[in-house]
Order: sequence, then C-alpha cells, then structure tokens
Amino acid sequence: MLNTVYQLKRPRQFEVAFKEMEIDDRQVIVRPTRLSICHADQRYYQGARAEEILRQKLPMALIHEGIGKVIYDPTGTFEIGTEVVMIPNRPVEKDDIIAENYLRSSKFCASSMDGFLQEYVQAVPDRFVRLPQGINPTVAAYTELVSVSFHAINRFLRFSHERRDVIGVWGDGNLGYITSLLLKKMLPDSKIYIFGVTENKLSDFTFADGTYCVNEIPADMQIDHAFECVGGGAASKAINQIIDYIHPEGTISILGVSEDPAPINTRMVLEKGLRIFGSSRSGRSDYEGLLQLYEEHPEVVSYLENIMGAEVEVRDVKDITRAFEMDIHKLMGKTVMIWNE
Ligand SMILES: NC(=O)C1=CN([C@@H]2O[C@H](COP(=O)(O)OP(=O)(O)OC[C@H]3O[C@@H](n4cnc5c(N)ncnc54)[C@H](OP(=O)(O)O)[C@@H]3O)[C@@H](O)[C@H]2O)C=CC1
Ligand SMILES: O=C(CO)[C@H](O)[C@H](O)COP(=O)(O)O
Ligand SMILES: [Zn+2]
Repeated sequence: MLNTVYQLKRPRQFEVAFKEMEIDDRQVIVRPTRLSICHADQRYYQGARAEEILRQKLPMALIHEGIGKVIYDPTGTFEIGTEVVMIPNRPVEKDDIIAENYLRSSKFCASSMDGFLQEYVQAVPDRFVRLPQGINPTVAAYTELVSVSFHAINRFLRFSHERRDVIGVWGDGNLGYITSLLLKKMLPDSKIYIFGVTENKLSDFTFADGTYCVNEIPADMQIDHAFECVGGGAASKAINQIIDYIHPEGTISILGVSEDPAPINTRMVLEKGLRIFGSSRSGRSDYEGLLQLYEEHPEVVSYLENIMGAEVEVRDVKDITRAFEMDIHKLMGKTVMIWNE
C-alpha cells in the first residue's frame, strides 16, 4: 500500500514523498488525527541544528507528539476506530537496567526515522496506547511531552533525598508548566515555585505556590531540589542560578535541550554535593502511568487545556508550513495540527 509522507526536505521546505508500506500480520496501522509541534521539530524546521546533522537526517517527516485512530490491526489488540496515542520511541532490544528511551539502539520518530506527519503510521501494537474515553483530543495530542515530565519526575523520586519541602522549576514555557503541574499533583506536600522571565506567562501558573522573575529572586530563597525546563542558550544561566539557590545535597533534574555545551559552576556542584541528572524522551510505561493519572485526576487534563494554543486544520504542505510559522510567533501554548480528520 502506498503511504503519503510529508517530509522536511530542507529548513522551511516540506515536500510530499510516496513510500511503499508493507502490510504484515504483526503491525498495526493508525491514521494520525492530531499532531502537536515540539521544540525539537522547530529546530529542524528553522535549521537550528548543525549543518552536518541536517545533512544526515533530512529529508525526514517531523512530529513525535500525536494521536490517531486504528484502521487496521491483524493482531487483534485494538478494535478498528480505537483512539490511541502514538509512542515515537522505537526500541529494537530490551535491557533489564536501561530504559527503552536510553538504549542507543532505539530509534525515535522525527529524529532518527520519519515522524508522524504521514497519512498512516505503522508499528507493533505496544507502540500505541488506548486513550481514555472522552479525553480532550487536543490535550491528548501532546501526551508525549507530558509523559517526558512524568518520566523525569519518577526518576527524580528515585534519585533525590526525601526532604522535598520546596522544589523549584526553572522555565515558564510549556515544559515548565507541565512539569510543575505534575509535581504539584504527584508531590502534594511540596511547595512548587516557578522561576521564569515573563510576568504574563508566570501568571498562568495558578496552581503553583509561588512564581518569581529570575531577575528578582528574593535573596533568602532556598530550594531543596530543582528542575531545569529552559534549554537553548539560556540553559546554562538557569542551571547556574539553580546551583546558587539550592540547598546542599539537592538534586537537579535537567530537561532542556541545548545545541551547544552549557558551562556550569562545577566548583559549587562539588562544594554542595549536588546530584545532577538528565532525562530525555519516555517509554511505554510512562504513557501508561500518565494516562492512569489522567483518569484518577481529571483536573490535570483541565489544567493542561490552559496551554492549548492554535489548532490548525492541515491538509497539504502549505497548511503545514502555516502551522509551523504560527508556532514560531506564539507567546505560549502548544500548536496542534488537525490532520486527516
Ligand atoms: N528532555 C526532553 O525529552 C525534552 C526536552 N524538551 C526541551 O525543553 C526545553 C523547553 O521546552 P518548552 O517548554 O517547550 O520551550 P519554551 O520555549 O516554551 O520554554 C522555555 C521557557 O524558558 C524561559 N526562559 C528563558 N530563559 C530563562 C531563564 N534564564 N530562567 C528561566 N526561564 C527562562 C523562556 O522564556 P522566553 O521564551 O521569553 O525566552 C521560555 O518561556 C527545550 O529545549 C525543549 O527542546 C522538550 C521536550 C522533551
Ligand atoms: O523533544 C524531545 C522529546 O520529546 C527531545 O528533545 C527530542 O527527542 C530530541 O531529539 P533531537 O535529538 O532530534 O533534537
Ligand atoms: Zn519533543
């Protein structure tokens, strides 16, 4: 069967490719319906990656956050029409210690293989997870991003000491919003403080115990642990500020992606005995745990509606380009493409 794949050929230029899709008795076929744009997609679209990386990876279909409907399932796992979230991580081996998203052999849609901007997505059944009935489909479209925070918080619970009275989250964007929201839900006894740069954005964090502009942090501020959700060129500034305000023996969870190495104050990391760990992407168990959290705490989904940005009907390359350009100029929120519906 012929599949239509919308690939980024070079920065700011999509093209249509037709690829043969072999139907077999192992793999499910899903028609994507809502696709959400991530920062990582924007780095490819805007050509913000190194030239040699772009040369190596493009042409490639973007998008690794999305949902769809099952249209074919020879394994009998799903009924036809079932709404599912698509998992972009594609492991080829299993390891008792290393999670699927850290195995160097794993592929990842829209990074080392085509992403979800396709007419059909094909994978083995465990790469799809059934969505709860009635969930807002636009919020469901960015489940992948939320699962990254869920994954990082669960690792944090493994790595950090148990005095978690105050947790700071640096970054007043989408990932900062999601991470602090989940922290508030998963650690209700902790105070969650957000540190950002824009008053307007910080005012959206209504569930937080405090919000601070990074240029006006009270001198006596102290936090037990912190999450960095900034990335890019500002990651280094954020991490060093965390190092300044964190208590000794605290844990710093790094989530922001930076193209260039970020210099950090290692002397103070040593003196304070800090633990720093990074997290990237997520695996099936994170999706399952998160969707269970959504079912138990439906108010989390309501809060996630606050970061719904533009919803753009997309039928062709021109519409896709328009969605990516709109996403660049947004102040906050997730841009979601309504696709194939
Ligand atoms: N580890 C993973 O698996 C994942 C990582 N990411 C990465 O996380 C990062 C954040 O993503 P996302 O939230 O979508 O991006 P956003 O751009 O929405 O968020 C970053 C926010 O941090 C703010 N900021 C800038 N400088 C500082 C500072 N010094 N202190 C505190 N906040 C600051 C930015 O403000 P302003 O816009 O005004 O500069 C912006 O609001 C990106 O690098 C992204 O690629 C995303 C998904 C998964
Ligand atoms: O967004 C992400 C996960 O949701 C990661 O940032 C993304 O996977 C990084 O990929 P790449 O190396 O292609 O930038
Ligand atoms: Zn992403």
